[in-house]
Amino acid sequence: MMMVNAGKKNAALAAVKLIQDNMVVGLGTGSTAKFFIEGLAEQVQQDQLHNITCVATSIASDELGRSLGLHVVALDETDGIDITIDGADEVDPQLNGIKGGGAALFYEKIVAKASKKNIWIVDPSKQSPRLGTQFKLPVEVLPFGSHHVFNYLTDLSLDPHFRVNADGQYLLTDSANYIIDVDISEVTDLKALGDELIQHTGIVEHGLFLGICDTLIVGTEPTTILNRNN
Ligand SMILES: O=C[C@H](O)[C@H](O)[C@H](O)COP(=O)(O)O
Repeated sequence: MMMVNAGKKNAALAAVKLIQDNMVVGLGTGSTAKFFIEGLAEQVQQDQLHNITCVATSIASDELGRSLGLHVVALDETDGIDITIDGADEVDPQLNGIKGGGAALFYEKIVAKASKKNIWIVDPSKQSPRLGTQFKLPVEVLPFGSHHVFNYLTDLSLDPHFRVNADGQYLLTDSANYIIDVDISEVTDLKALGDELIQHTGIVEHGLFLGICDTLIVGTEPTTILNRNN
C-alpha cells in the first residue's frame, strides 16, 4: 500500500509541474487526484502559481479544493478547461482506460470532454495489456427502471452487479444515479460495446474512456510519461 501511495504521489506531483499561471484546471477524483489537488493548492498557497481557476469532477474534489483555498467554479462558469488531471482504474498501452472506481465517471467524462488536454496520473499497478482484465467496467444508470437495464446487461453476458455502499444500499453517484459494474474481460471490441451501452435508454454513461487521455504519467521513480499516438 505504501509503495502504491508513493507511486500515486510521484505521478501527481509530476502533474502539478504542468500547471502554469492563468490556467483553468480540471480536478480529477480519487486517491491519486487527491495528491494532485493537495500539491496544486500548496503551489498556490506558496505564491508559486497565480490566477488558477479549478473545475471539479465530483463533490468530494470540489470540497477538498475549496477547503485548501483553491478557486473552484462550476464548469459552466468557464469557457473551457485548459488541462484536467485525473486518475484511472486501468489503462492500456494505447492510453484507453476504465474509470469510475470512485463512481465519479459521469462528471469526469463531461469535464474531460471540455478539456483541451487530459493527463492521467497512475501508480504502475494500473497499467494493463488489455482493459477489463483487472477491473470491472462501471456503468451509471438511472434508478428508474434500473433492473430492466440490469437484465439487458445480463443478456449481453456482462455479469452485472449493482454497486452497494457500506450499508448494503445501492450506491448513489453525485448525480443520484446507480452504478452497475460489468465484466468486460471477454469483450474484444470495446468501441462497439461503448457505443451500444450509451445508446441504451436508462444508461447515463459508462466508464470506458477511449481516446480521451493525451498523456499518462506513471508514478515510477523516476516517472514514466507516455503520450497518445493520434
Ligand atoms: O470514479 C473515480 C475515478 O474514475 C478515479 O479517478 C479512479 O477510480 C482512480 O481512483 P484512484 O486514484 O483512487 O485509484
